[in-house]
Amino acid sequence: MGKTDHILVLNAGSSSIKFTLFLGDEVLVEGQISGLGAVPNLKFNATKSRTSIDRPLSATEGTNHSAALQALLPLLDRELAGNPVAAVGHRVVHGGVSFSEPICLTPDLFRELETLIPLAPLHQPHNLAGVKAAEAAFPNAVQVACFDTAFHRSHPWVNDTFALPRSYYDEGVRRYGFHGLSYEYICEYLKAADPAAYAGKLIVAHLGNGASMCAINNGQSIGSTMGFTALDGLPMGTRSGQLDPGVVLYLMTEKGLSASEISDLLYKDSGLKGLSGISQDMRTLSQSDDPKAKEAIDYFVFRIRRELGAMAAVLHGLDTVVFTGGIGENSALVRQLVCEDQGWIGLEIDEQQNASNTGVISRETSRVKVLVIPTNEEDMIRRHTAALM
Ligand SMILES: Nc1ncnc2c1ncn2[C@@H]1O[C@H](COP(=O)(O)OP(=O)(O)O)[C@@H](O)[C@H]1O
Ligand SMILES: CC(=O)OP(=O)(O)O
Ligand SMILES: [Mg+2]
Repeated sequence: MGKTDHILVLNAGSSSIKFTLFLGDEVLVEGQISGLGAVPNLKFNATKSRTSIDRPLSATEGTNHSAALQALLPLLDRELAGNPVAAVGHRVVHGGVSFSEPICLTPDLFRELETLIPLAPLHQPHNLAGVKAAEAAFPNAVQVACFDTAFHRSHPWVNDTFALPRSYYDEGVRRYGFHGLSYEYICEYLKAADPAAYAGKLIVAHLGNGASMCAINNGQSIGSTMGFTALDGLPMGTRSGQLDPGVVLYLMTEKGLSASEISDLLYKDSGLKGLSGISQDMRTLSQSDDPKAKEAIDYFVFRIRRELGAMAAVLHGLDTVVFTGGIGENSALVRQLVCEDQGWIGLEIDEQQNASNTGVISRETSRVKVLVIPTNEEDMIRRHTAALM
């Protein structure tokens, strides 16, 4: 893959599609379709043609992920100006037991990934719909799948298993962990910018609409808060996070909820949205005077602080903490609440630096360095895609 090849990257989430068109490693177009299922909107920025679009999608354009991609494709075509797309790199959230590295997709591999849809219902169907749409639009391009689970495949067995009879582990009921492309990007970034932090004991908090944390030792994932599915661990915009499995049994046997009702409850109506009854969006909650909004933020912060201590324990120490993702990068309030009174672990943040949302936010006297680093899953996908070509 050379500097004159175009690579399109698609990162389809539960309610969004982030996209970047690269020429080699140069960004030609970047943007996102957000609010799918609610108030769909398109942001599209092309560097060379200086096209900048920020508009709501019509009801038809925003019906679902495939329709939204159809609205995007003519805009991309215009920027391509007749040049072919050599490859399309996709974020595919679940790679299951089989996939620990990026792959060039074939019909057989695609079918294997379809079997994982029940394990990532908010993501996998949209990831795979993106592949289908890209195949139709760019039939000569190689389609590459990059997995959110891959970065964690080397984590130790004690973090890979549940305490269920062994046969379940053998058939793939394991703790996979997600947001791996984001964690990998942060590690690669630190390797170049701060080699000591890369080589040390690191906790990364990826706090977005989906949220997880990862304990990393010398660039290797040791443990993630997410497990078999992207429901586990921290509470999220609409997902419950860690839950006593007895609650699920109670919902089934005593409340008579069906599997799909429980799935909707845990994936779509819980987390910040369920606790606050107001919104899944951290911006809205931070600006609200409603005590329920404050309680939802308190619960989010409490769980992050709990995991921070647990991860420092399994790492046998802590050198660096990184905040990333939409909330991690932009919410000084959440970072402040997570980091206050953490002197016992050697972590002190600087309030002014924290308010700037960039770089080192710990005090000079802090033994643990705390950083805000914007993640870039799209660039990680581009690098994997280019390497495979
Ligand atoms: N300035 C901000 N202050 C607080 N939260 C923010 C800010 N900007 C974005 N966020 C939050 O980031 C979250 C979305 O993060 P993002 O990483 O883009 O999500 P996704 O998981 O969809 O990729 C939302 O909860 C949003 O409210
Ligand atoms: C895996 C996951 O939760 O992804 P996202 O944060 O994009 O929803
Ligand atoms: Mg995300």
